[in-house]
Amino acid sequence: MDRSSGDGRLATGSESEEGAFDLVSRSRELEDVSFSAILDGSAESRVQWATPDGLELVGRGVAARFTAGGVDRFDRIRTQASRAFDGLAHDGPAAARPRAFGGFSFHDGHEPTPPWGGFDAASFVVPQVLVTRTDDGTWLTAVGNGRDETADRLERWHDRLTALPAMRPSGSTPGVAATRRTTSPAEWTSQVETALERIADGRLRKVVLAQALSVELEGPIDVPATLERLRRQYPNCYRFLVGHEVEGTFFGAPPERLVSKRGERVETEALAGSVPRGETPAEDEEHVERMRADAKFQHEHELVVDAIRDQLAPFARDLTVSAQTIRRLATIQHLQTPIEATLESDRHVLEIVEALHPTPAVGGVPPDAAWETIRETETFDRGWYAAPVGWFDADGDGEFAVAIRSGIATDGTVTLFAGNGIVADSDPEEEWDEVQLKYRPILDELR
Ligand SMILES: C=C(O[C@H]1C=CC=C(C(=O)O)[C@@H]1O)C(=O)O
Repeated sequence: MDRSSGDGRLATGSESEEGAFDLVSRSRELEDVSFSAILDGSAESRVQWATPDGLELVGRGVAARFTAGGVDRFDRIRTQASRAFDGLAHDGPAAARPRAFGGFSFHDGHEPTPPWGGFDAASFVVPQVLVTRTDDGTWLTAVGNGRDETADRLERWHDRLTALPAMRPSGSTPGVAATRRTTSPAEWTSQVETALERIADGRLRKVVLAQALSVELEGPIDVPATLERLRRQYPNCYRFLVGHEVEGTFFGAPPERLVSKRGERVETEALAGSVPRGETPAEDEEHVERMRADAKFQHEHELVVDAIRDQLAPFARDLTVSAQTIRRLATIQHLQTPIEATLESDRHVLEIVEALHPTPAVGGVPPDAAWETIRETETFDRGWYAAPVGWFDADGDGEFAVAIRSGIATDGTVTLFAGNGIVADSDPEEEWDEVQLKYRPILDELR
C-alpha cells in the first residue's frame, strides 16, 4: 500500500503575497522501513524520538532551526518557532505534521564546550525529512521552502526509503577499551557530606548530585543501533537521539516523562527513589518493600510530588495526583507517582517545561540552594543531561522527557551521566552504588 494521505489534513498559517507559504510540508504513507537505517551515513542533523506508548519519529536535515541562551531561552525558542510555524502549511495527516525536536541544557548559563560542542543552551530543529510511525501507519513528511522544493524532496526520499530494508541488523557493540570517572569515591563522599551539612543547617532539603563516566570505545559506535538494542531491554522507556551535523550525538533511554501536553490535558510524573532488581521475583519484591517502607526514600519522593504539584497548580483548572506505584526497569526499580492536570487557559508546552525544569528528581529543594550546591560541588559539565528533551508543534502541544540514562557520543568516546537524590540520612556509599546502577542501561550496550 502506498498512497498520498489527505485525511485529517492540518493547515496552519497564512499565505504570503505570492500565494505561496514560506515553509511547506507534505506527507505520504510509507511501507514500514527500518528507523535506524534512515539515520545511516548522515553528516546532517539527525533526530530520533520514541515514546513508551508507541509513537516513533526520526528526522534528518534542517528546514528551520531555533537556538537561544540565557534565562529567557524558553520564551525565545517559542517566539522563533511561532514565526516559522505561522507561515507553515501542512498537507497530510495530523500525525505526520512537522514538529520541532531538541532540548535544553540543565543550566541556563551553559556554554557549548567539549563534549557538548554544537549543543546550545536551547536548540531545536524542524527536520527537512521526517518519518512518523504510529499504530495507524507510517508516513514520510518533507518540509521545504515552497511547494516545488517540498514535492521534490518528498519524491526523492520516498524512492530512497522504499529501497531500504524493513529490518536492519542491530549490529555489534563497540566494546569498551577504558573508563574514566569525573568523580572519585572520595570526592563523591565529600560532595555528599557538603550536601548533608547544608541539609542539617536548614539551607537545603534535597539535592540531586551527579557524576559522569567517560567510556573510551574499542570500535565505532552506531548510535541508532544502540538505541534499537535499548528498545529491547527498556521497552517502557523513551528513546531519543539529537545528533549535531559535525559534533556529538546525545542519546538515551530515559524512564522519566517531564510533560506531555495535548490540548488542555497535561501529564507528568514524579520519579525518584531507586533500588536494584533482584535475581528472582521474590527478591524484586524485597527491594520494593524496603523502598516503600523506608522514610528516607518516601521523603525523597514526596519532595518531588509536592514540587511538581506546586509548579503546575498556577496553570491548572484541576490537578490529580494518583497513587504511588513502582516503575520496574530491566536493571533498576523506582517509586513513581503519575500526575495529571487540565489547563486553565491555552498554554504552550514550553511554558510548562519552563515551570517544571528542573523538578527535584534532578535538581532539588529549595531550587536556588540546590542549583548552588550542584554548581559548587559537581566536577563535570551537565550539558543537556537531566534537562528537557523532546518536541513541540505549531499548536504548542508536545512531549518532553527528562534526559537521564543518557550519554553523548563524540569521536571514539561516550560520556555517560548519572545522579542520585541526597536527603537527610543519605549514606554516601549507598548513594554511590545507586548511581552506578544508572550507568548500566547504556554501558551494558557498549560492552
Ligand atoms: C537523576 C537520575 O535519576 C532520577 C530519576 C529517578 C530516580 C532518582 C533517584 O533515585 O535519585 C533520580 O531522581 C539519573 O538517572 O541520573
